Amino acid sequence: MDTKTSPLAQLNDPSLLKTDGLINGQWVAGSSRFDVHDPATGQKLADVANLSPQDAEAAIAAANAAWPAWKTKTAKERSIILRKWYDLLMANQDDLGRIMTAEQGKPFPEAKGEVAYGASFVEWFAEEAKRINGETLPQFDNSRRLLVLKQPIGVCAAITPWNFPLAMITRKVAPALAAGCPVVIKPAELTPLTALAVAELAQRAGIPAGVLNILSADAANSIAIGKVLCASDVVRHISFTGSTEVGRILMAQSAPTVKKMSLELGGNAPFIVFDDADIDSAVEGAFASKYRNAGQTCVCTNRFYVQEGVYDEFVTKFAARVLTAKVGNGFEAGVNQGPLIEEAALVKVQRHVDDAIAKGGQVVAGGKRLSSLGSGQFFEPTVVAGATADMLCAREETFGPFAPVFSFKTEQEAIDAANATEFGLASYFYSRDVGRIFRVSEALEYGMVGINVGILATEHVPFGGVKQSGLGREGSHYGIDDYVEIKYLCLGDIQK
Ligand SMILES: NC(=O)C1=CN([C@@H]2O[C@H](COP(=O)(O)OP(=O)(O)OC[C@H]3O[C@@H](n4cnc5c(N)ncnc54)[C@H](OP(=O)(O)O)[C@@H]3O)[C@@H](O)[C@H]2O)C=CC1
Ligand SMILES: O=C(O)CCCC(=O)O
Repeated sequence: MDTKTSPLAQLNDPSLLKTDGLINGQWVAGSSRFDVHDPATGQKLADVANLSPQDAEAAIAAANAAWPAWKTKTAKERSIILRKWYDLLMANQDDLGRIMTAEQGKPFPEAKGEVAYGASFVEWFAEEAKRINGETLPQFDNSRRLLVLKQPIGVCAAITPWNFPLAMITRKVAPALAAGCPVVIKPAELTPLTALAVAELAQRAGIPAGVLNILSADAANSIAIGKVLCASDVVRHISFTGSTEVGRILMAQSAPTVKKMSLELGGNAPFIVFDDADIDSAVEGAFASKYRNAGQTCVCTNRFYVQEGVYDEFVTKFAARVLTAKVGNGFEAGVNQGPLIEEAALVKVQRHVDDAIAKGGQVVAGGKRLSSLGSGQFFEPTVVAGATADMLCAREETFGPFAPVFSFKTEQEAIDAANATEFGLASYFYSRDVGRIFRVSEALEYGMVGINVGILATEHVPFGGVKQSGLGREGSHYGIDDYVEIKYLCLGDIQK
């Protein structure tokens, strides 16, 4: 790291910059290292421990050894530790945000927002730890009593993506810890520094050695570590956020050990604007939903469907709104769109835009790479009108700042187009008609529906998808379900 120019030179607490993995409470340097870069400048930020499959075995063993003591703490004891972790995350919001912007690229205010969002899962599950209630059931014979216990599932693994380097960890790890499970985390190669700083704060909060382990690794070692986590009989649950393709691999690899899985995979979110919508509100919602994190969010809108009667008005107002966006280094004041995570992401966005243009789409904003901003991976916020179903963007997740706008005539046509995908994570629509609101909400084959809003996630709602967008729900009181096993007790002879 160049200590003069690196954004990480300005941390209030430089000891949060951890570059080794964490196994059994010890920082582990690994036998090789990999570099982490700033996507806004290309500058090297740090070299990080490239942990191996053998390290993964050690982390699993450490977690398993730490499990008995962790699960026998009272719920309140675990809750107090989690609450302390939450307080430390919030007390270090600036530094965590700075590390995140440096390695991930999202604007600094948005990064600090993610710190608060990520910390909110720790706060929420610190409370939920105390509400993992069992049940008594009516007996079928008066000499018996029937009970249901909820017990921690065991060692859990969390494999997390680069787009939310903090929140995707806490959304998985906090319910696991609350339920009494130890965890092994495998963060993304591109954003390990945020994850390691979060682990350092977990240590400071008093999470015992072995209860939270973190395996930083490059892409090749990540694949090898993934195989170890899936093959292990000790690991009883894997939670993954990332591409559908990798989700399928992890599921297949986990079949021999019949693991429980929580999968939060790709989306292809539709955003429908009906004739009766408040168009100004729809434009704001569309902007927030599409360009948050430069479009690199699984719940970001991928396809806009606008009814004929308001199509021209929506496109004109939306393009004007998009042209107000300021693109640049996330540390620069006023910037609301940072760089894309890597060159391959730019190539994918350009491929989708070029394909749309070749098939008759009209560019009304943006359309190309922003090379005026130096070596960073910046793409203009883009809107293309006249989108059609044969375009790549109709079926593939772009994961970037490109908004194709399709038109439709009838409500049924919009519903059919929205559902014509193997994905089913988030969907959005704008309407002021109460009957339509219920009809369309019920007809959309999605795990989440935003009505007259463009952003819908928070810690106490169930986040997750249907179809090939995944399994399970994260956050909310449902979010703990995957981390407990249900045990039925049938107690007889009670009359004796
Ligand atoms: N649902 C979502 O939120 C996300 C969706 N995506 C989608 O996926 C596309 C590709 O992004 P990408 O980052 O490559 O997503 P991946 O699904 O490849 O990566 C997500 C996580 O899984 C790890 N991983 C990758 N392959 C394996 C494997 N075989 N075994 C175990 N772990 C593995 C990655 O490690 P490493 O980083 O070290 O390779 C990372 O930690 C994006 O363009 C987007 O469309 C991406 C991120 C999040
Ligand atoms: O892209 C993702 O998988 C993270 C979801 C962000 C959110 O919780 O809104």
